[in-house]
Amino acid sequence: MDSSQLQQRRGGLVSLSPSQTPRSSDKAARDLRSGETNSSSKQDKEKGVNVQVIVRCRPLSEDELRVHTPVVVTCNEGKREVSAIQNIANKQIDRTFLFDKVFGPTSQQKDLYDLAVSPIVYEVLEGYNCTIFAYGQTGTGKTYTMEGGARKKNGEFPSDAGVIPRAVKQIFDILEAQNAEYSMKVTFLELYNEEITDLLALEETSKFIDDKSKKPIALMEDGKGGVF
Ligand SMILES: Nc1ncnc2c1ncn2[C@@H]1O[C@H](COP(=O)(O)OP(=O)(O)OP(=O)(O)O)[C@@H](O)[C@H]1O
Repeated sequence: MDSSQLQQRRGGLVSLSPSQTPRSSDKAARDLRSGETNSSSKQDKEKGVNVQVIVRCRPLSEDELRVHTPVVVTCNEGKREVSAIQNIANKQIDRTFLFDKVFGPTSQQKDLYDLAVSPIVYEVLEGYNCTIFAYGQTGTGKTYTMEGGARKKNGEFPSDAGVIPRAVKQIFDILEAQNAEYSMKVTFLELYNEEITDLLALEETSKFIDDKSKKPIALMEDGKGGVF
């Protein structure tokens, strides 16, 4: 398969804390699915767009429980809906948002991975280009979802390992099972304040404690305005 045959497939994870209300400034923004049932996604399909938006809502933390933080977001995983309660001028307004998949506060790392990420990793191994990224307000669970809560203990894979270690494991497991000859290239970049830094650059590893010593990588623009 040559590169012109490769399709771009992308996925995005939105993290929500249960006390945070998703914003919808207009009616169109309320249906955020790329499923077949809405007309805008039909148009997207015709245009070859293939983006899934998945929401994960984290449970309240112990601190939030202690101070009785009100829960204003509820998830309906079966219907793939997130409902938000907003109080505007003493009026309670409930809004429901539709997504490709919804993972509620009791969802486990493995469930999210198996249902939302594993199929995409299979597509990568079939030659597709895929991207998974998490976005959301600070403290909503992006790091927990992507990296996970614990390191590998006694060689065992921790149950709260996130998307990244699980994806790496899945890729190696499949390649090993196929006895395939393969090479893997990994980059780990930090984009912060419009500066991009190679976090795996060998000469910098001993100096990570001091942010100022990190060497930024040059950002280039190609003839078509693409950044690389
Ligand atoms: N699904 C979850 N189950 C249990 N705890 C969670 C879950 N998601 C997040 N947490 C906990 O909530 C806290 C905040 O999560 P996290 O650090 O992942 O947020 P973040 O979105 O990466 O924040 P920031 O943008 O500030 O880096 C952490 O203590 C994390 O362990």
